[in-house]
Amino acid sequence: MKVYEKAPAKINLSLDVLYKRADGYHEVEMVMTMVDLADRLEMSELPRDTIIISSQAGYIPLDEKNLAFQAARLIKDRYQVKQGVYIHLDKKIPVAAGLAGGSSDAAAALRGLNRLWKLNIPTEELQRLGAELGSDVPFCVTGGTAVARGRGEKLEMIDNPPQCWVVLAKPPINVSTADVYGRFNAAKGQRRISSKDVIESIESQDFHRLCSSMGNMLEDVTVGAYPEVRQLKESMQRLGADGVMMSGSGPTVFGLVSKESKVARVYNGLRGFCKEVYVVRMLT
Ligand SMILES: C[C@@](CO)(OP(=O)(O)O)[C@H](O)COP(=O)(O)OP(=O)(O)OC[C@H]1O[C@@H](n2ccc(N)nc2=O)[C@H](O)[C@@H]1O
Ligand SMILES: Nc1ncnc2c1ncn2[C@@H]1O[C@H](COP(=O)(O)OP(=O)(O)O)[C@@H](O)[C@H]1O
Repeated sequence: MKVYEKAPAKINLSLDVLYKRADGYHEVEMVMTMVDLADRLEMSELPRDTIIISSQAGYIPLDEKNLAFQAARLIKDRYQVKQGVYIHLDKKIPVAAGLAGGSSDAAAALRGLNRLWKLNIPTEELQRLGAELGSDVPFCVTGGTAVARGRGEKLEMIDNPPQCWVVLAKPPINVSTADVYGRFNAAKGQRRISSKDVIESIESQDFHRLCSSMGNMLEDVTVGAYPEVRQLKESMQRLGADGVMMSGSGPTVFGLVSKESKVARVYNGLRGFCKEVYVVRMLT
């Protein structure tokens, strides 16, 4: 038997870092949603007690460092599953980009293996398992739009944002999330981000208020280390995107655009100097 799952990318519409906790993680408040750029997972039963990962992408680990492998091992251990699984990852989401590609693959593996092995694990339990794999995995289990608190695992589902185009541009650098949080200095008194404004703008489906209230406290850290992220932001703004921000720890920059007529201009303008540009929709 085989099962298939889609693993969409996420973007952060707000990312407020409140403080560094005693366990080394940062307490956050962020609004997250999914876009229709997705990896695809094909999971097939293996009679042997083994986990095999393959992918067309040459640049991700295929061993126990792969988050889909870790998801399979966790579920096998916790539910004493003796069968094995072969997971093929068709990667479309750029890696180490701030788009949660690995986390979404792990979440898709949890959902898919729950079906493949007929385990009937409730969604909340899949999310608890996901939290053992990474802070963004619980959100990726359900997707939708959510306010994430704690280190990212405490989720409150909210309405989807007003529909619009999303232009994603990833500069050719890889950013480590641990490194960005490590450089973040909560005491430095950065501009505070109001997730409340973002949440209210979504509740009232006010696209322009959403664009003006977005903010990401990790942006200054990544921009400080990689000036090309600022250049990309400025270019997107100049080309007419309505709201522009870095996603997560970066380096991907996204622009929200309400009018179809403007999307081509933003896309073509960016393609002149940035190889990885995608035009997607928010998942509703
Ligand atoms: C910044 C965000 C925003 O959505 O996304 P990405 O840029 O990774 O996509 C997340 O907070 C990333 O979540 P995730 O990528 O799952 O992080 P994890 O694997 O749990 O943690 C990687 C490292 O980041 C740091 N970390 C992560 C989350 C958090 N709330 N505080 C932290 O300090 C820790 O040093 C941890 O060792
Ligand atoms: N299935 C996977 N897809 C992508 N990256 C993975 C995967 N499993 C493990 N990784 C590793 O996780 C790290 C973060 O990747 P990713 O989740 O794409 O980034 P981000 O957390 O910035 O959104 C990378 O260094 C990559 O090698």
